[in-house]
Amino acid sequence: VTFSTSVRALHHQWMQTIEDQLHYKAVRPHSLLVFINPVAAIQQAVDIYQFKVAPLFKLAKITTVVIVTDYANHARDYILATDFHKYDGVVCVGGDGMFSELMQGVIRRTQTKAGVDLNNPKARLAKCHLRIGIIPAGSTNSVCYSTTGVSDPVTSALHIIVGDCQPLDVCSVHQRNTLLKYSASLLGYGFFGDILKDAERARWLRASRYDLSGIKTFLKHQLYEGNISFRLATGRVGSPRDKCRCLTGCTICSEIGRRLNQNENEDDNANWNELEGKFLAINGACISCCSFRSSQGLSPSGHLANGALDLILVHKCSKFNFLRHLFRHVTNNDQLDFPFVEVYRVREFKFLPYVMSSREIALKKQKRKSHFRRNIWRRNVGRKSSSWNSDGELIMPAAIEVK
Ligand SMILES: Nc1ncnc2c1ncn2[C@@H]1O[C@H](COP(=O)(O)OP(=O)(O)OP(=O)(O)O)[C@@H](O)[C@H]1O
Repeated sequence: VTFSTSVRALHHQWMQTIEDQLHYKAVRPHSLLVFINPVAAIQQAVDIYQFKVAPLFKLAKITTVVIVTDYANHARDYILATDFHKYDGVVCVGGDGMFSELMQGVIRRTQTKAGVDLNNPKARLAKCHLRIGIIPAGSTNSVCYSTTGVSDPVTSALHIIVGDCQPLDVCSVHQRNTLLKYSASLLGYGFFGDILKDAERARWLRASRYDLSGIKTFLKHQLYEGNISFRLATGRVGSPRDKCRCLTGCTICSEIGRRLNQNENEDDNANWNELEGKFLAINGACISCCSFRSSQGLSPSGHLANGALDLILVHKCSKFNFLRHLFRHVTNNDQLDFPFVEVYRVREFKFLPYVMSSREIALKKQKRKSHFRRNIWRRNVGRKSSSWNSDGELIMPAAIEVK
């Protein structure tokens, strides 16, 4: 909405009213550290910030320190090394990859300060108080779309200015006892992992690289074998088959937030479920993961902050059926309503691919003493593995633990 008037006094009155309202917003930021990714999407992030966002921050009297990144992980390293006393928050101007970079920095910094062992998958993480604002300027902007409902720099700037706050679920991805990444939106193995791997080789194609790689990956119709085990989220976390969409103020997320604040966690003793099979895709969605490509997202009823992840397993099926499943992501039909698609709302999951690297095969050969290990080794030989797509970044190890 744009207000306009030729009456000077009225203009002044509006400005005064807006300034007064902002003044009374106790939690609104006054000082921000802004990171701009100059290579995001079609390399317009600097212009988007300069022409659409900076004038609004100036009007709202927010002081900013702006850093245009020089290399990947520049922002993460900066956050890890900076004193944040003078900032009320950090802002990323870029896409999901850039948001993920800032998030890695903020979470790692908070845990290190709190003395939490990052590499321990069982460690309870300390709550992050530093806020991250997103100005969408990337190719997909799924986190921004899922949280604000649009991908619009001005809308996001206004949310930041008035101090809006939306908690977000994040999962930690470990391999054995090593932290690989934190993920806030999509963790995709198989189809989405392969698309990203292929698209990274053709970054020069900008946003259309995903379409081209999507078609190539679809035509390959590659199946991946493995074993997946997961612990279901119980309690009032909703179901992945609900027909509602989570928005700011969602009652389920508010209730879960209250319980987590009081350290009430009902699921610590829930049983593990296990299944194995041939999968076209294994997707973990922390949020709905919607974007301009798919307004429903991967998991339409996925919550923003219910402490759970929707695990979507796409089993072996014909190319035609897989196409039907994919096509429904861009329509309003239910893409989860197929016999070859299973979906669970989980607290954590583990994946073991039935394939091994040459180093692992050599190690297993040495250790091949028990009957169990011998069987696993036999099954693994010659099988292919994919990579994980974690918020648009590749994770190479296929065997992971997600919490
Ligand atoms: N100066 C830089 N040079 C090269 N890479 C950078 C630079 N700054 C940040 N990056 C990296 O670029 C990657 C992609 O950035 P970003 O997510 O902003 O854009 P995108 O990939 O076009 O959008 P999306 O992730 O929404 O599809 C991020 O992983 C980030 O770490």
